[in-house]
Amino acid sequence: MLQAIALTKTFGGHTALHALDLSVAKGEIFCLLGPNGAGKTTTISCFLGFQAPTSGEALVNGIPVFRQPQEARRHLAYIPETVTLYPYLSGLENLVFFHSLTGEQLSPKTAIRLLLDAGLQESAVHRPVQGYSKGMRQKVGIAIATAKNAGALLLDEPTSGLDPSASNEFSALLRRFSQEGRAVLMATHDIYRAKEVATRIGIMRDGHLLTVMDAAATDHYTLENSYMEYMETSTW
Ligand SMILES: Nc1ncnc2c1ncn2[C@@H]1O[C@H](COP(=O)(O)OP(=O)(O)OP(=O)(O)O)[C@@H](O)[C@H]1O
Repeated sequence: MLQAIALTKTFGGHTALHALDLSVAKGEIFCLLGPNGAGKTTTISCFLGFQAPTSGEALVNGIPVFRQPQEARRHLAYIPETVTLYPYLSGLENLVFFHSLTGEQLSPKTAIRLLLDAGLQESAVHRPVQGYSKGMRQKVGIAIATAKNAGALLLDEPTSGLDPSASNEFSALLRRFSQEGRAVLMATHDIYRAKEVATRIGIMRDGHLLTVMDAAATDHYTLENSYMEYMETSTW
């Protein structure tokens, strides 16, 4: 569903991504771990078509993103670290508005169900989002992403700043997306969360994907140790 083929991105003289090869199949949750500047956001931006690759390709459902951005984006939903919403509109109004940008309309009944399914408390649905916590905004973002019914979900540090229980609820939603057969690619700094939710985990550093692990075949301790080892050794 998501495929990077020798994806390379250079900014001036700096190479942010070095010939990245990566694929995320339907039903997979692939977590990209890596320190600041590893290239996680650049990878996600190339899949979204926000960045033009210097060479190589990002494909969504076989569609080359940079040459056919509109077609590719139809298959994508995106949840950034901070979901930007209209503060004076309610969660419900934001969802209905953002969904209308896809060219389709949501009935209020469906929109409320999506918000409740995303974990927003019923009492918040009609309240202006300026009074929402970060976790509540993320839930509206999840509802917007779910409403789009896209085959692939891209997330850039979506749980940063969420409390443990909101993070845990978030993981449950990602599992639901995966059970529905969607491909999930998530950039995160949270080793614990990656181990909890991922099917595969990639460790990046300095624009290189250093290793890809099967999450079920590792434990937190081993994952953390191998992450630290990859941060300390140069393998290219
Ligand atoms: N628009 C840009 N112009 C110049 N350099 C950029 C740009 N975007 C990213 N970079 C550089 O590319 C490299 C990779 O950045 P990227 O944001 O992809 O890393 P990241 O793994 O997402 O880091 P973080 O965890 O801090 O979000 C960094 O060295 C960064 O400075």
